[in-house]
Amino acid sequence: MCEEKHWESDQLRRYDLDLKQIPRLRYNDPKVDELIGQNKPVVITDSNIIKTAQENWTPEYLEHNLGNVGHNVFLSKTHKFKYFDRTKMLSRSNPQGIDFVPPTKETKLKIGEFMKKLKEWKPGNDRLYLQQPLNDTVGPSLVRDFVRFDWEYVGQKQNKHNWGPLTSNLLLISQEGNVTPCHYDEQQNFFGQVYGYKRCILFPPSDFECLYPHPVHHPHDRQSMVDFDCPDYTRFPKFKNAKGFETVLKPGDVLYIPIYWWHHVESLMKGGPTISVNFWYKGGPTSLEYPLKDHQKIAITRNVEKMLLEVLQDPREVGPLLRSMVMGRYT
Ligand SMILES: CCC[C@@H](CC(=O)O)C(=O)C(=O)O
Ligand SMILES: [Zn+2]
Repeated sequence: MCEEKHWESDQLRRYDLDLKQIPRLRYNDPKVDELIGQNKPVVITDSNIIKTAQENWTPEYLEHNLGNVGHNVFLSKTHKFKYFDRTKMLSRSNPQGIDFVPPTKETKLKIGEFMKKLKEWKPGNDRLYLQQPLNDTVGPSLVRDFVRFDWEYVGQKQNKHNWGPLTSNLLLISQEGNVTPCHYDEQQNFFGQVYGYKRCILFPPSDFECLYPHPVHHPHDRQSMVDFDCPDYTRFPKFKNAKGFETVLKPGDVLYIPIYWWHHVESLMKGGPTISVNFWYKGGPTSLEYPLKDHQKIAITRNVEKMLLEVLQDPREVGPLLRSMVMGRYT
């Protein structure tokens, strides 16, 4: 049956990308396991995974039940919240890290202050994005809702597909229109949409050459260098070959974001605040079976970059050495 739509296409940002749809399957469809087993994305619908959150977690409910402590809030002058690794800013062996200008600031706000700033926001103000691991700082009602997630279902998937342990559940409260730019994580992810609508654009690990990740030692390690709002096709000519998939998540949907898959996530414009909760799992033990999977090759390239930086010390020597190794010999 066709599902009623609660959003319009003018609420999505426009990119120069041709995107296919990520399949949406009911939680008990055997094809869900087929896709997870192939490390492919799938939207799991009509499950109880985050049902208690979907039923209760409105901005007002969170304001009254999130606990009276400061939560991690990112501030940005633009709609983009590009993640950076602080530890890679300081190392002396990383000149790129020293003159790096962080695109966002991090602060602690109580939920009441956060919601007040959201309500009073005007163009020109910093945008806000609350990103807080769910832990004992949250109030008892949230804990009750959390323990009533369908842990049996997610545990069954974790075991069946040999994922590692659950490392964290991140609570995400985003201002409308915010974007988490394209990046990959080294963890399996069940991304639960609790309130409001989020558009997710995903690319397979094999699109590595089209998405130009920053060097591993750069603070923006794992993040794409391409600005989707204004792609530089001179520096990043292969971006036009990226083959992406997209979906707009509605409350209750859970998107499986496979480990090493690129993802760009945006809260719909003019859609009000959005609430999500993710489940990050360590990747499972990787046996090197041939042919190697694409994400295993990415892991290998990361190790090569780390090893070269380790021995060369100066990151400016890594590129020239790799070039001299490859040009005219492997090209
Ligand atoms: C900090 C995590 C942000 C999230 C994307 C989003 O909801 O904006 C994501 O990238 C992930 O769950 O992996
Ligand atoms: Zn991510």
